[in-house]
Amino acid sequence: MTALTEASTSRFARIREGELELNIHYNDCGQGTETVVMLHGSGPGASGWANFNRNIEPLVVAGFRVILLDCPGWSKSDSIVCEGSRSDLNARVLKGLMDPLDLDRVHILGNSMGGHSAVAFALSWPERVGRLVLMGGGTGGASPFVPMPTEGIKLLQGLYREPTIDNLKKMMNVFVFDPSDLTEELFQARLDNMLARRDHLDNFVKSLAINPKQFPDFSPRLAEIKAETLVIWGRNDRFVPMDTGLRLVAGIPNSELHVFNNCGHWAQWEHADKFNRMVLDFLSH
Ligand SMILES: O=C(O)CCC(=O)/C=C/C=C(\O)C(=O)O
Repeated sequence: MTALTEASTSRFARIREGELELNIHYNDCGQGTETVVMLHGSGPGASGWANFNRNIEPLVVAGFRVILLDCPGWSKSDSIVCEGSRSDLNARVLKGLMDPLDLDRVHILGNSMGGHSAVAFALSWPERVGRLVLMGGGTGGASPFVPMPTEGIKLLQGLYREPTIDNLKKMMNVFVFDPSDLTEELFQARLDNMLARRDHLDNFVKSLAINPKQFPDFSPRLAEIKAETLVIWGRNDRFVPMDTGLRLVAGIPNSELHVFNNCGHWAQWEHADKFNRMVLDFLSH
């Protein structure tokens, strides 16, 4: 297999969905009759490649096509002020990408905001979903146990307002259970991503001012989801609390939950090997 790099897999598409028209960046990796779309989280400087670089190759080697969609407002995709549900906006963009790529049905793996967006997609276009993997996300809404906004979300919003290296390090140290694996190279790459698109940072702050609840609570509609769903959470998640995972399995009829101990909001990164094996097993059975 030729090495997968961000540059060699980088693509753009013009998305048209109703009145929505956007230039969207994605990475297209591998070939296969089944496709897994990976949707990243909402932190400043996030992208499909930044969130999932430890998870692409095992799926490609197993014969899946993997598409990393950069949501509007992140990375090389167009910027946007989102006044309504960002989960539904991202879902519409995914639908808008699937049509020109001739993808009838995809599995969706979503991290945090990406999980919220995967659920929004499954509610709007159920016939176009294979299986769902929801990690550290799937629905907004209040936690009965943890004060909200959580510590992590407060740091994330602070970083959007003041994008400094100190604020970035404070946020990233809370992403993971064990920050000793976070390198200066990783901080610098994330800082570069963030500062390359100040329009994204400004638009996120404007969106929050217009609508502080960017991710609606889908709890009352979860029973509509027929797709088989694997929910994965870190017990030590300080961004989206673990009880959200319990709400998801309580609501989605055909679902199961795996909780990693000693794991923060980035299970796909902190426990990459086991995470990859679980996802492959779930998508292949
Ligand atoms: O506010 C929410 O419910 C979602 C928060 C979210 O998406 C945070 C994600 C952070 C990352 O995974 C990232 O930026 O890499």
